Amino acid sequence: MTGVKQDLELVALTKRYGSTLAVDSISHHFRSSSYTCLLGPSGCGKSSTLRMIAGHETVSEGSILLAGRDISALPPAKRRTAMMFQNYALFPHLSVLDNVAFSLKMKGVDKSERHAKANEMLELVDLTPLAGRLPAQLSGGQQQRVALARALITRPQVLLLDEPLSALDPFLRVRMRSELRKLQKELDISFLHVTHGQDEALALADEVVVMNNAVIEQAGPAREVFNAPKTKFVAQFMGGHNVIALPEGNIAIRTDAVTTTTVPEGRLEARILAVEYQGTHVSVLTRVAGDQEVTALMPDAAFFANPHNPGDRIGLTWDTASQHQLTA
Ligand SMILES: Nc1ncnc2c1ncn2[C@@H]1O[C@H](COP(=O)(O)OP(=O)(O)OP(=O)(O)O)[C@@H](O)[C@H]1O
Repeated sequence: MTGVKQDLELVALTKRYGSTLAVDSISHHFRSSSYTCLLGPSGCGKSSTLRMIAGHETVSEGSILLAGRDISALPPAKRRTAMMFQNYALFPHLSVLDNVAFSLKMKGVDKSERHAKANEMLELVDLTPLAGRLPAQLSGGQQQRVALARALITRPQVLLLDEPLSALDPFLRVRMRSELRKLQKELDISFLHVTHGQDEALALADEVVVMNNAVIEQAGPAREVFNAPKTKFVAQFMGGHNVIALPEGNIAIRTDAVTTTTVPEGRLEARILAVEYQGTHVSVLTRVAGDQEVTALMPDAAFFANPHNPGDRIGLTWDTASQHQLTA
């Protein structure tokens, strides 16, 4: 595996369902051994993209290359990709061990070899003691690990994960996401993870690919996409930003980069609409000229050193070097 570039490349990839254009000619290069999150609102085409890569959906136009080879017409099992589904899709009547070994059985691998490989995978996901159980006898997090082991046993170059954490409670979700990240590093293969949660994407991804309306709106390292959104959609979807229409055009500025002044002498004059205490920070929601809402997220000590109340007229200011001009 090491040494050989296993990059995944999408070239003008398109998916139509009748008259619905679900994926509109997207092109992207996913580096090998990277963790990428495909992020976007419901219906933007994330799952269709993932399913085309996996081979569970036909490609309408364009191609999918893995390590330079066009895999778009190959059956799923021949692509060197594996998919982990949202609902895990485990066979209820098979033990954990047999669930994990299933794809090897389909390939005609003999019992002792497939059980040995399945045991290896169970060890990888810390499930060895539960090998004999049925899926119904496992917790949600354990079922998810079985699904992971079952996908990884095929030794894929790219693991495709469709909303893998959505069925878990919030506590387990945070724990499992660090396990996913650790596993990706250990295995040194690419993970391509679909999510509609920006927190999840920022926590996990080397690269974040933001989709909207069937196209890629912005892609880049997680910090870059968060800190320097290029469009209004990305700024609002990633959160933590104000989008403000100024005479020079629309800009994005992080809410924690905006500070308040007591008299309206800052960059913008504002009236406070609401003050929300959030523990470490205080969120000050204001309205500025043109009926626009702007939030200043201040460290609690800074706010309480000079507190404001709803109705107060204040100024808002920020370092212009922190603002980003938006292109759309
Ligand atoms: N099998 C199908 N037949 C017809 N239209 C479909 C089919 N699957 C998806 N679509 C449509 O294609 C578009 C993209 O769907 P897709 O499932 O790829 O989006 P998504 O971003 O994964 O959404 P979600 O986060 O809700 O899963 C949507 O308009 C959807 O209604």
